[in-house]
Amino acid sequence: MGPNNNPTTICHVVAMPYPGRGHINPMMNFCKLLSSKSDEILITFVVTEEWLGFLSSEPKPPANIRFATIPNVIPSEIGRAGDLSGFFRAIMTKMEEPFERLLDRLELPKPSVMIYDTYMTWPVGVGNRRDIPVASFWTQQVSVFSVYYHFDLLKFNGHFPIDVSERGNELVNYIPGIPPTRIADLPTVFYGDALKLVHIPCEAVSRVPKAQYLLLTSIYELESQTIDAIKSAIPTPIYSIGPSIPYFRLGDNSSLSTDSQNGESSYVQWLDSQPKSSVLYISQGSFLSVSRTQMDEIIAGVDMSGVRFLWVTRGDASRIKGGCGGKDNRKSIQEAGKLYLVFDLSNKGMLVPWCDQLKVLCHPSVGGFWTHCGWNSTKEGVFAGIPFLTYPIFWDQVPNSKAIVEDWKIGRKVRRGMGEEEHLVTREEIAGIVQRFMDLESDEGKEMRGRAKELKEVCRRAISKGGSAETAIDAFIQDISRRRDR
Ligand SMILES: O=c1ccn([C@@H]2O[C@H](COP(=O)(O)OP(=O)(O)O[C@H]3O[C@H](CO)[C@@H](O)[C@H](O)[C@H]3O)[C@@H](O)[C@H]2O)c(=O)[nH]1
Repeated sequence: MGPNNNPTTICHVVAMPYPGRGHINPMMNFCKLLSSKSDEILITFVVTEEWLGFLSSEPKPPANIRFATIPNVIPSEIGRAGDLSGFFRAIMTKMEEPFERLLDRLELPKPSVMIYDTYMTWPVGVGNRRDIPVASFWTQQVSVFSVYYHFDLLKFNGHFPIDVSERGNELVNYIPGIPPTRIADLPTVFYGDALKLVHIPCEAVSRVPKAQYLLLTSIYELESQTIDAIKSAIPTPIYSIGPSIPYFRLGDNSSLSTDSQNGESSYVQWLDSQPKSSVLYISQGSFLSVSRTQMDEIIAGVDMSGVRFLWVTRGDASRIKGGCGGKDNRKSIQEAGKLYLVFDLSNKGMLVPWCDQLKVLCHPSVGGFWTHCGWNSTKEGVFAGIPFLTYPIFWDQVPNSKAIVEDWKIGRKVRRGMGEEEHLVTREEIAGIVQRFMDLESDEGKEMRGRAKELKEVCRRAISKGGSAETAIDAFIQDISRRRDR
């Protein structure tokens, strides 16, 4: 199925993601779903030159998705966590102009719609000036959107600004569609160190009514009350497009590459040799880190627990290897054009710099997911039907952890939360939590695993033919095509 180059029939979608892994991935997944629906859809996916380099090691998208780049006008992805405020400022002030020049250069047909990440806001103005409809693409939990959208209610009820260490347990019970929530379980921008960033999400969602469409990367059945409340509050057409994770390529081995000798799938081979549901998969996300002292406790605690693990280390491989002892059976592998090391620690654990996360989570040997609770990781774990150990670091990860543990009851917290409960989690505590969590025989564990399987089914139904996500995606395509034909 190739792109149809007849300008009169093509629906040309321009996608402008926020330049971060947790944002680019869901937008690309959505574009792949769109492109699979019709060869009349042509997608131009815009990234910085740096991001084009990162994406070049991934499986090539289908022919009707093409990349276009703007220069590296923002700080590098490497080290961006060091100055999030500066990074965001650059996105808001430096990207619009090269994006417009890119639009001027694009060959016909004129875009039928621009899909932009809600956090960026300026594409709304670009679309309005050029008479191109825009679709705002929200990459986080819808409840989180709703809290930002109703920021004024927090102020009105005396819950902003607030000292979370004193009043973190007070309940917010007035946000439409959201169950009563402790202040300390709100996104971290409402208190503490991240307070200076609160204007970013609140301004971003306040602009959404100016867009022609709102796309929610959530499963309707998981957040139905909140989604219905948002639909009542905002007149813009809203589509719950499902998890936007790469479920459509499971079973396709291309993503793991074929070169197992060079190690790209050596972690899958290692998983193949482990007992069913015995491995804890540990990943703290794509760019944030925990403190050094806490990391040392986590490493020692996981080691003391005796539980098998597959650990995405990013930069921490040598420290984790030192902390986890074990015979170092080291293999060098080639990944993304760089040389990495994979450590197989006496068959008890494996450290990898990066992996195909969804494939790992769905592997039968994996029995639990230690996560920082990024929204994509959360949805991938739900899709895989496994329980979570939550270790949120900041922003929406805290309410995601709350949803996992309290609302869906498919996980346990390692890190209790913000405010007065914040403390170093010791190695002994971690060892105990990990052992209990991975005990397949406990009644508590069985209940949690049973519920995780139920949610997996909810998720699978939503993305199957006639399910809520599939129906919403079809409706979006129809709506953008109708508008184009007018
Ligand atoms: O070894 C790995 C580790 C991660 N991933 C992928 O990387 C993405 C990570 O996304 P996410 O879990 O959302 O984490 P972050 O990259 O930290 O996401 C940022 O963006 C998210 C969406 O806005 C927010 O929910 C998070 O708080 C924010 O940190 C997911 O698709 C993972 O499958 C891999 O493929 N391999």
